[in-house]
Amino acid sequence: MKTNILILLEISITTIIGLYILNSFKNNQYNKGFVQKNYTKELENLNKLKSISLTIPLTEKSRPNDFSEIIGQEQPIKALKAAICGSNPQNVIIYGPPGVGKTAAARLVLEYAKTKIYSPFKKDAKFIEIDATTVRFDERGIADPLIGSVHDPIYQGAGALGVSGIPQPKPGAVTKAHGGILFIDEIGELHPTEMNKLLKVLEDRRVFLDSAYYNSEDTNLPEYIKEIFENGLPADFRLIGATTKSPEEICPALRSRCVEIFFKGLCPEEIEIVASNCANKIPIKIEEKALKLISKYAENGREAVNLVQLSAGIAINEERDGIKVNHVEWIIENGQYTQRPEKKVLEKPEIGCVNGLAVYGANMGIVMEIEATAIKNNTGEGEVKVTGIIEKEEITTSNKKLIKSSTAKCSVENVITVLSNIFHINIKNYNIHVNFPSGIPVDGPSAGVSIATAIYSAIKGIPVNNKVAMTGEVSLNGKVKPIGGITAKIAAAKKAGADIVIIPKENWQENFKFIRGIEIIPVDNLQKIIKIALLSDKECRNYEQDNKVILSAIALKDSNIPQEV
Ligand SMILES: Nc1ncnc2c1ncn2[C@@H]1O[C@H](COP(=O)(O)OP(=O)(O)OP(=O)(O)O)[C@@H](O)[C@H]1O
Repeated sequence: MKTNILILLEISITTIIGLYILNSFKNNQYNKGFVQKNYTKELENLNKLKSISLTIPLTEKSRPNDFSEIIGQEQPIKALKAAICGSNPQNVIIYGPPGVGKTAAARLVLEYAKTKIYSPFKKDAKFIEIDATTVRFDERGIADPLIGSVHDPIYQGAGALGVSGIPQPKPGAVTKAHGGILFIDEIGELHPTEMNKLLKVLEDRRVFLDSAYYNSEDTNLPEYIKEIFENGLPADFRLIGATTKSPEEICPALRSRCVEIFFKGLCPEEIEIVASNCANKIPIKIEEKALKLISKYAENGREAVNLVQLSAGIAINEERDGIKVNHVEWIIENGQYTQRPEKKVLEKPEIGCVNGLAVYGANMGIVMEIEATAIKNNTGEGEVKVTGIIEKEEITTSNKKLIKSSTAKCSVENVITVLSNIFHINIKNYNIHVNFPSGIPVDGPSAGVSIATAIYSAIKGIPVNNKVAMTGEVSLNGKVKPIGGITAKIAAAKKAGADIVIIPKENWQENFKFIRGIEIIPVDNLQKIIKIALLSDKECRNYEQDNKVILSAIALKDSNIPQEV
């Protein structure tokens, strides 16, 4: 009897389990059918969407397809090729103003490298692009498109592996770029923690991912996941970072691992060529006058291309056979474009006025006017006033903020000492006022020679040649010391109409000999600068006649200008 009951119980349990399994199987089949039906519908929708396409956007059509189409950047492109296209490519940071061809050049350089037999980049090497402004630091490490992340089993959608408690590594851009190039636009915006992670990857040439759920003893663990957690994901790529920031604003640890290349701002003539090439690519005719107008308003290549494209849109809508100047005028007016400032050297020689040179932002050179007056103070208690500068400068390094006295103000103080040391001028006999009128951020040290020349000219009453521009730091004993951004400064001086640019001897490069249209004079002491920059006796007399002013100091000039050159 007892045995019968047991058998009956066993049959019942088996039947219940059987029914349960059957039911689950049916449910599963039903779900599968439902999912399949939905999937088919979605796939159909997707294919329908894929079958629709517009014409290629003009921005894409006008994108440079060859280095020769990137205008005005021959030197930095040569440097970029040297860094990337050799047998041992290097990491690179490209500095430059926005829209001047940095991304365009980076996109082309990998393909160029592949044409070299000695290049380690294989034919299928990838160019992976990521914008640092879109890479947010995620402290949970769930989503990191740059470095990669781990999908832990606690998260929804962890799939079959997640159900088994297995963490799943998701490769980031550093792994996708393995064997190729990782291009990070706006690299200066990268979060410091992301930057540190990137530096580690560059060092290891692989990326290690972590998870609290990783258990090397787990028998369910697939071999490839074990391999990733134990030995890391491959991430052997070369980095090209682009930034509109200046080198000082970029993490020093990254800079020390990279070759630094500087793209320059485009001049109006180069903007005209970019606009003309863009019109050819559309293709649409464009009037010469329209090109000239674009070159006056577009600050960079991207703006030139945008202006051509909008003007082309209007011309096409009006069924005209090309872009006319009035199309560009209409865009300029309605787009509220402002004319690009054309900084020129001073119009005529003036006492106490000097064309200094500065760099700002990502290596953009500019002529910076510096003016000084010196009024005799018979009490022997003269004062020095400096205006047009920021009194205090705040420097933000990666983890601290420093506030220091303006370097321009310090430079003026140094110059006062130099003038009394070298020329034995008693500054206390004058009320000196130095002004930086252009509102340009003054890089104090490199303005040293310009400040010294302006004050000397003001005290002696001798005009400064307005066709001379200068840059250089001056030491307390009057030696001229090297400065940064020399090429950009020379370009700015030439663009502004200077005939002569005075630079520190230590900044001299042999290729400066080949720059046409401007004479570059290297000097090592302040006396030489004064001799070159101030008007000669004859020039002073002409100046006196032209300006109908009495230059009281002319008579003194010969004895005051240093003879030793
Ligand atoms: N020097 C140039 N020669 C020819 N075309 C240029 C040049 N500079 C910019 N362009 C045009 O502008 C577009 C945008 O340029 P690109 O993206 O290379 O600039 P970028 O320097 O990387 O700017 P950003 O710093 O804003 O990313 C290019 O696709 C090209 O059509």
